[in-house]
Amino acid sequence: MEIGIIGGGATGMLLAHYLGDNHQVTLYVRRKEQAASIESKGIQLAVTNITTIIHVRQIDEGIRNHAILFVCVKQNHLDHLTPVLNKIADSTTVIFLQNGMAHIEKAKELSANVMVGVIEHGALKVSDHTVRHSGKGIIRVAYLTGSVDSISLVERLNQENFPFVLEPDYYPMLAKKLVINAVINPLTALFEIRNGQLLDNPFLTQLARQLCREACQVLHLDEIEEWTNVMQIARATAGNYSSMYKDITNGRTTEIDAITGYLLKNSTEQISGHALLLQAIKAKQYEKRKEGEDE
Ligand SMILES: NC(=O)C1=CN([C@@H]2O[C@H](COP(=O)(O)OP(=O)(O)OC[C@H]3O[C@@H](n4cnc5c(N)ncnc54)[C@H](OP(=O)(O)O)[C@@H]3O)[C@@H](O)[C@H]2O)C=CC1
Ligand SMILES: CC(C)(CO)C(=O)C(=O)O
Repeated sequence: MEIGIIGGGATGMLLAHYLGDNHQVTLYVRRKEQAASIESKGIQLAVTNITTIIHVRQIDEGIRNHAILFVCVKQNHLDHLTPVLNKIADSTTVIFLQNGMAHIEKAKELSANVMVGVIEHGALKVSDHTVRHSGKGIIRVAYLTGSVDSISLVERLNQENFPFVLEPDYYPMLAKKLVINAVINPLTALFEIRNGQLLDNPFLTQLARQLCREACQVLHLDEIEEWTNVMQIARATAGNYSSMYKDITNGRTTEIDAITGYLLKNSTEQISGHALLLQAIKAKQYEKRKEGEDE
C-alpha cells in the first residue's frame, strides 16, 4: 500500500521502519536537516543496526495521495496540521495515533476517512534517523468516520513482527488508555520518578488510586478494572520514565491539556485531584522553561 506518515519522531520512525519493508512508505518531516539525514542514511533501528530505506519529504512540499496517512505528532502539534489535513483526498484513511482524547472532535470534521489508534509499543528517538524500539507491543485502531473497509485495511497493515488489531469501538479503546496516562504521567512527572515507583510509595499509590477513581467517573469506566490495568502498566514499564516526565525534563510542552484537560472539560462533577495536577504540571513546565532561558 501507499502509506504516508506525518512526524519523524519516535513513533513516526518506528512505523516507517516496520511498515517500510512491505509498503511504499513516505515519511513527512518538518525540518530540512532531518529530511537530509533520513534521505542519506535511511531509518536505523537502534541496537539492531537494521536500516530501512523509505521516501522522505518535508511537509511544506505538500502531501501526496496515500491509501493511509498516519499522524504521529504530539497533541500540541495537531493544530498546526489542520490546513494540511483539510486538503487530504477523501479516498485516504487518516489514522491518528495520539495519547489523550482532545483530537476526536476535530478529527471527525475531516472529509477523509478517519480512524484512531493507541500505540502500546515503547519508542525512543535516538537521532534524526535512529529510533529505539524500547518496548514491544501492538497498535490498536478503530473506525471513527467516513467510508473505509476497516477489516481489510487492518489485515493489510498487520505484520507478525508489528501487529495491528482492529477494535470494535474507539471510545473504550481511547478512554482506557486515557486513564493510564492521566494517572501515571502527571504523577511521575511531578515527583520525578519512574513509573514503577508509583507502586512502591504507599502515599503515591493512594494518590494514583484517587486519580483513577475520578477519571473512571468521568469516562464511565469500571474503576476496579481500570485500576488493575493501571497497576499492570506501571509494573510492566516500572523502569521507564513516562513521556510527560521526559517532555518536562527536556523543556517541551506536555500533552497535559489533551489528557487531564480533557477529563476536566468533560466532567460534570468536581475532580479535584486532576484539577490540582493540571495546574501543578503547568507550573512545573513554566519553571523548567525559565531555567532553560536563564542558562
Ligand atoms: N513514543 C512512544 O513510545 C509513545 C508515544 N505515544 C504517543 O504518540 C504521539 C507521538 O509521540 P512521539 O512520536 O513519541 O513524539 P515525538 O516528540 O518523538 O515526535 C513528534 C514529531 O512530530 C514532528 N512534528 C511536529 N509538528 C509537525 C508538523 N507540523 N509537521 C511534521 N512533523 C511535525 C516533530 O518534529 P520536530 O522533530 O521537527 O520537532 C517530531 O519529530 C504522542 O501523542 C504520544 O503520546 C503513545 C505511546 C507510546
Ligand atoms: C504507558 C505510559 C505511561 C508508559 O510510560 C505512556 O504511555 C507514556 O509514558 O506516555
